[in-house]
Amino acid sequence: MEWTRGRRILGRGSTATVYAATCHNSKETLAVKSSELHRSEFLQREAKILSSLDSPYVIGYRGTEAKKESNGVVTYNLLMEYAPYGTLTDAAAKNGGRLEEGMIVKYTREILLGLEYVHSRGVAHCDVKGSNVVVGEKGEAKIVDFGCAKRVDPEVDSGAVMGTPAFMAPEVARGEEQGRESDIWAVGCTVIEMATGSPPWTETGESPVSVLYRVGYSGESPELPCLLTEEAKDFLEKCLKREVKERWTATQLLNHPFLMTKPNIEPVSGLVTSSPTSVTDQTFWRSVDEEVEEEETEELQEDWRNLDRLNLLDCYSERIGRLRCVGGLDGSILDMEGGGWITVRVSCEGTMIGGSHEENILEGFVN
Ligand SMILES: Nc1ncnc2c1ncn2[C@@H]1O[C@H](COP(=O)(O)OP(=O)(O)OP(=O)(O)O)[C@@H](O)[C@H]1O
Repeated sequence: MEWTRGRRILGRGSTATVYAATCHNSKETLAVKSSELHRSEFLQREAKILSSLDSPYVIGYRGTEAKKESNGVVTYNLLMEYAPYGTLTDAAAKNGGRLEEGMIVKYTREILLGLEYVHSRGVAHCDVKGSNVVVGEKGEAKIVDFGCAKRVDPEVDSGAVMGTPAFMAPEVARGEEQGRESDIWAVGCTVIEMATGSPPWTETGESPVSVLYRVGYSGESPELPCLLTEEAKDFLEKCLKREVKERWTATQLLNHPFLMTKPNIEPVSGLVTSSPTSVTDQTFWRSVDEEVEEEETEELQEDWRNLDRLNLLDCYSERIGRLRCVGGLDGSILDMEGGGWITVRVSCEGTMIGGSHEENILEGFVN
């Protein structure tokens, strides 16, 4: 497929940057997640899993391509359906920090429909959270970022655990196991994020390591938002069972009264967005052009500089590796978020392969 990467950056993660792009033939707006080829291990894994999935509640796969950029760098690119309305984290922020319960019901139902499908295909997502759920053209929630996803097969399971501490289930925080049930715990945490604007455990400003310890060993479950109805709280209790076997499945939760009784709100017209709905939305693109023209070169250069700087971070891997012992997470990939903590990923060999906000990493991890 012939395509051109646009100027607009839709999001940046620890190992890749997501841009808007245009397909030459169809003129469809796409999202392209790009990373340097030699750092694209996670992106290639993500592409493989995403290419095997097909659901209205999972972002659509459009192909992959290695490309030599004008600066000579070879990138690996995952092309996806473009979701124009941002993430659920953005939606809560735009709505004054929290979503109304009707919207929470709608998005939660769609996330669970996506997960029910993903789980039925033998895959666990392993990093469900508001910033990994985008809002599609019709206002529907779509799960993105399968960079931590894995096939749920005890025979080949490496035992490595991945994800974002504030959304991790107790068994994940203890480094014991990670599967479909751990995604359900993360759905509960995502509901709390939609209802309060913050993930659970983060209100006290604890460090990710102490959050991991608390989740794994304290016996506590996250505090339930007091503004939610009793039905919503009951639903959350079913997601946030500390015992893996007691946690409800996606299919069971889809039949919970919390998701059964509320009207099916169609939010598209109510959504505030600055994103284009198609490449023909010239007004949007003109305004973006004006904004980004000066920023573009600087931004792209900074992108590559960031990638280069990641090399410097290798020297901290040993110290970060020690954290894995503290959290009881041998061979883990940690994606730290909340309270100024940004993403860190450590390969199974203990080599740090990515981090999006180096200062925070150094500040937070290195004493
Ligand atoms: N298909 C898409 N359409 C629109 N925006 C997208 C799409 N995919 C991703 N994004 C945006 O880009 C951001 C980063 O994407 P993604 O989470 O896949 O990257 P990542 O490198 O894996 O991030 P992280 O390191 O946080 O896991 C998302 O939070 C979202 O804002």
